[in-house]
Amino acid sequence: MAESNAFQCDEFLIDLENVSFSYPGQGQVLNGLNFQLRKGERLGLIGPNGSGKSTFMHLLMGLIKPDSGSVRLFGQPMEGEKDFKQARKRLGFVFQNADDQLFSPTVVEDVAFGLLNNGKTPKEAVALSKKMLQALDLDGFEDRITYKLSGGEKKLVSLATVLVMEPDVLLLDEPTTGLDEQTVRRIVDLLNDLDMGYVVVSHEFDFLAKTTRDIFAMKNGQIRFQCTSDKFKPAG
Ligand SMILES: Nc1ncnc2c1ncn2[C@@H]1O[C@H](COP(=O)(O)OP(=O)(O)OP(=O)(O)O)[C@@H](O)[C@H]1O
Repeated sequence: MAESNAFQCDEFLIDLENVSFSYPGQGQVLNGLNFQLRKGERLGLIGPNGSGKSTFMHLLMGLIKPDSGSVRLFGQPMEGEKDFKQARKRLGFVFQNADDQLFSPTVVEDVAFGLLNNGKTPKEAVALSKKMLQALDLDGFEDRITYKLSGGEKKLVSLATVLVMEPDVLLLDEPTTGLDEQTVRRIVDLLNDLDMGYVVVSHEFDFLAKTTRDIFAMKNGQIRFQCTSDKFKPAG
C-alpha cells in the first residue's frame, strides 16, 4: 500500500482517497480514509469491534456508497452502480457471515451458481465446482444440503463459491471465525498458494501474519500501517 497521493495511479487495483462514511443517524464510521492495493499485494486489516472494517469491505463492493471521497477499482472511478457491477466481476468477496453468501439448496449448486451466471455450461460448471471442492478437502460435499452444514463447513463452501470464479482480488472478512485449528491451517496454506492479491480482515493477528505481508489497523475511521510480517511465506 502506498501513502495517499495527489494523482491517480493505474497500478492500483484498489485506490480509496479521503473516503468518509456514516450510517444514517449515526456518527462517522470512516473518516478521511486512504487505502491502496497493488497487483499481487496481500494486506491484512485488524481493528477493534465496531471500528469499521466490514463497512470498509462493503464500500469496496459498492454495497454502500461513501458520503465523500473517491473509490477507484482496477483503475476506474466508481461513480455509480454500473461501475461497481463491472468491478464486482473481478472482486471475490467472502462475507463475514457465510449465511449471507450461501443460498442454494445444495453445495454444488451454490459453488456452480456464479459460473452458470457467467455462461459456463452446466457440465463445465459442475466439473469446475467439484475440482474446487476437492482443493478445499470437501470431496463428497457436492450434494450436501447447504443450510445443514456446520459453521466451519459453510465458511469453506463460501470460500469455494468465490475462488471458483478466479477473481483478480479477494476480499475476506473474518475468514477464520468459528474454525478449528486444522481448518485455519488449511486456509493459511490455501491463501499462500494463491497467485492473486487480497485484503483480509481478521481479529487473529497470527493468521494475518501468516497470510499477509503488511498489516494495517483500522482506527478512528482511518487505515494506518502497523507492521510487516516476518511469518509470511507465500508458496509462489
Ligand atoms: N447497517 C448498519 N446500520 C447502522 N449502523 C451500522 C450498520 N452496520 C454497521 N453499523 C455500525 O457501524 C460501526 C462499524 O461497524 P462494522 O461492522 O463496520 O465494524 P467492524 O470493525 O467490522 O466490527 P467487528 O470487528 O465487530 O466485525 C459499528 O458501530 C456498527 O454498529
